[in-house]
Amino acid sequence: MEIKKQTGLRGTLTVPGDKSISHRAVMFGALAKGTTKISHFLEGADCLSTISCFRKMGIEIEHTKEGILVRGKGLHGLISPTETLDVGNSGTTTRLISGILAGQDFSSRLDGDDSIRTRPMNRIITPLTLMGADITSQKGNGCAPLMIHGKNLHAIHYDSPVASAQVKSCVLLAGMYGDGITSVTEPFLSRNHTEIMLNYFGAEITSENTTASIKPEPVLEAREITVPGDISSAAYFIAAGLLTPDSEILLKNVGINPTRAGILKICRAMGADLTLLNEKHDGEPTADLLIRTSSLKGTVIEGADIPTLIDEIPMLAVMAAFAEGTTVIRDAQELKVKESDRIAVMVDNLKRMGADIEGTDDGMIIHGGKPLHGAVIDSHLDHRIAMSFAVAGTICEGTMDIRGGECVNISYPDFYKDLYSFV
Ligand SMILES: O=C(O)C1=C[C@@H](OP(=O)(O)O)[C@@H](O)[C@H](O)C1
Ligand SMILES: C=C(OP(=O)(O)O)C(=O)O
Repeated sequence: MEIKKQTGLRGTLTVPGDKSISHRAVMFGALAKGTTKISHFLEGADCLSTISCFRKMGIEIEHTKEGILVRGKGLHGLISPTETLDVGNSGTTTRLISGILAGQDFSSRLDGDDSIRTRPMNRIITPLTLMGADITSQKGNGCAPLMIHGKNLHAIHYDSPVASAQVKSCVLLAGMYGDGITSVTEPFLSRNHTEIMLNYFGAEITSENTTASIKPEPVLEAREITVPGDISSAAYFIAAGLLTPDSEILLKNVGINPTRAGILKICRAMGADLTLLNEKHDGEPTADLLIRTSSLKGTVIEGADIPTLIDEIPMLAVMAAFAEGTTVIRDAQELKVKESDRIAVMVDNLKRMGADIEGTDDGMIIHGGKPLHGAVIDSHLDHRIAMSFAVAGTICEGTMDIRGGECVNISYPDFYKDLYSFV
């Protein structure tokens, strides 16, 4: 995929639906009674993996012009799959569905692509086993393929060592099949889409600081869901608008849930001209984002902010390379266990562009403002790496050649079309 420099980005864009929320809408819709309608669903490969898994467990899911219809069968309505559930490239599918499968009265096997087979699953195997689940990594390496034999589960309180919404959600979903109140405490608050949406479907979930608790055996009722625009996808256009001279971009209806919107805070700290318009605070909060060209300066990204922007760090690292001064990213060791090792891959690729960057154990140090040029970039088939360097390619001199650039289909199938949609 070859990317060339652009100037003067002007226009309006509606980014695709939020990936985290789209996954959850299908999963919870499948476990609810009645037909759930999901509009602005993300038709990316990861969310299609979630659909395919639930279809294999007897759930009818229909794509219509108005959105996705999920004909749910209730908490105990799934049927035993006759083949392996293919989770594709999706960590969210793997970890959330495992929580559901642990409490079923059937066995199932989960497997996915080469990347998913390297993602750590002990982080869910440990708490699920404490709940009485029978879940094993078939190769004994703590990764997929996973074999799950459904069991009666016990309620637990789990002190999670990582701030991970996938771990938290896995335990809360298993907790629906438990024998009492299940709760999870995490070191920092991670995205709370599961808590918000399960409550909307009728579950009783309470949240206090970094602890979320769920009552077992909720009766989930079908709902209508409009998925907000994905702030993780908006991130690429926020960066493009800020860094491309003479730009003004309006991004419509983007999710700004505070547990997800850390990029907005960091952009402001970097000196971004970014205005929120038309804010709505009903369920998942949304706003239109108005972005104008800005001169950016370095900042520090750390601590409780990290889970609120974890998937945006590749894009923020590129922004930091274009900004004046030094940016320090720390407490972000989770980047090493995403679709690629996002610390190593960002450092390698930014160096190829001429950036002054060093990797650390838990982040990166970037001395911005060096002249950057196009390069051959290895995406490692990681969608966030491909999109971050595509944006970099629209700003720097020379041609950017992104190897494996088609992997954007994981979370943003029309990404390149949208990137070239501004005149
Ligand atoms: O719950 C979710 O939908 C997600 C949680 C995050 O992962 P972790 O839970 O591993 O931090 C994030 O990186 C991922 O893209 C989606
Ligand atoms: C890490 C990501 O997704 P997942 O964990 O669902 O594969 C991501 O989309 O950046």
